[in-house]
Amino acid sequence: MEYSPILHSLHVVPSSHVKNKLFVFCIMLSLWVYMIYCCVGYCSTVPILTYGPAGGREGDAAADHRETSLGASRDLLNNENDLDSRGEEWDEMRGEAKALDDNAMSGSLNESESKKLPQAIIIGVKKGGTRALLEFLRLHPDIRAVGAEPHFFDRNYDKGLEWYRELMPKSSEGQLTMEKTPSYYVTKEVPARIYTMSKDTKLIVVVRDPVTRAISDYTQTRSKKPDIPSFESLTFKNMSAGLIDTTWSAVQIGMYAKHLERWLQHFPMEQLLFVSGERLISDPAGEMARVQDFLGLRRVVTEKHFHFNPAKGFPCLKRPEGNSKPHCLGKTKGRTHPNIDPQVSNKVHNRDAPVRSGPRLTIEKPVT
Ligand SMILES: Nc1ncnc2c1ncn2[C@@H]1O[C@H](COP(=O)(O)OS(=O)(=O)O)[C@@H](OP(=O)(O)O)[C@H]1O
Repeated sequence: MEYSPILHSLHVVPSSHVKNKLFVFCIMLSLWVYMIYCCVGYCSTVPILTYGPAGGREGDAAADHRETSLGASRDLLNNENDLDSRGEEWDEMRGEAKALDDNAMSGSLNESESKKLPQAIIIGVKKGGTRALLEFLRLHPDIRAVGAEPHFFDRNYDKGLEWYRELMPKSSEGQLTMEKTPSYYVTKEVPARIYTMSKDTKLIVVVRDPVTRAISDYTQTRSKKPDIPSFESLTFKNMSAGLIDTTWSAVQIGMYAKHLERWLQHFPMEQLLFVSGERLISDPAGEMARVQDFLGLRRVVTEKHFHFNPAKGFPCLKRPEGNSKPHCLGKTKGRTHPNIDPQVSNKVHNRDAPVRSGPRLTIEKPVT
């Protein structure tokens, strides 16, 4: 038994019981004090935005606008390097992170901005150079693009247009909203669905030599599953007869003209722009001039924004002003391809009738 001054006039109780009660009492008291403290607004962890006339909000928006998306792109490219090591899902994850950035940023920006459905979409093709093109376009102040691949028109269509719109970054009146999902170009249902959203949607396709594209696709798969069969054995049903397995997706995707037929059932050719994946590497500024013209934008992204990195073998992005280090796409872009017997490549290049019978798609050779 112990003496308790508080309970002196009442009882004499076992000390452990008193201690327990005191402990509970103290906790409740602390909680009450904390709640009162919160009620008067001192415990908020969220910064409170200043909306006053001299406050930073409009200023911040203007600053963001001046910065255009270069700053965001720089971060994005850094993220890309970080996330690269996580494998090919990287693209979407990095994009999602960026999308969140965009949304979060725009949430604290100009209230005249709103989320809009894209007016232009990079619809393909996988491994064509779609990420590079999107990142190049994001340098343009009149473009707001979602970094993630939304896969709305192929995988998420049942979620509805409002879901899709929500994914987009906020944009102001003069800005174009864009996204890229390379699988759209080869997915049967997509042309009609995009047409239903807006028949005026501008469509961009980055194409690349179909055999190199197939090898790139194969290289990506092999990076995740090193035990897959050789490129040659996947390509041919019967190698000596030169019979190609056109059901293999790596081959299928490269049958550009066949897929184009479906798009032309809904859109006029003028609404599609074919960008050369090769020229995007050898002459990014020239190819970007074509893209900006097609989108009806000022030619803001020019040679000043590119720096060819000989070690990487690709153009990287740089700020025209200042001496900051150029930012390159991550390791999953520009992988080393396996050596493929030139005879095999030739056989695939000269492949079968279905491609030949479709509309011809001529991609000019890069000017050297
Ligand atoms: N500037 C720059 N930096 C790095 N890589 C570049 C660049 N421009 C085009 N490319 C080529 O882009 C190829 C990847 O294409 P995608 O971005 O369309 O791939 S994906 O479908 O999104 O996975 C990628 O293919 P691989 O070389 O086979 O990795 C690159 O050749």
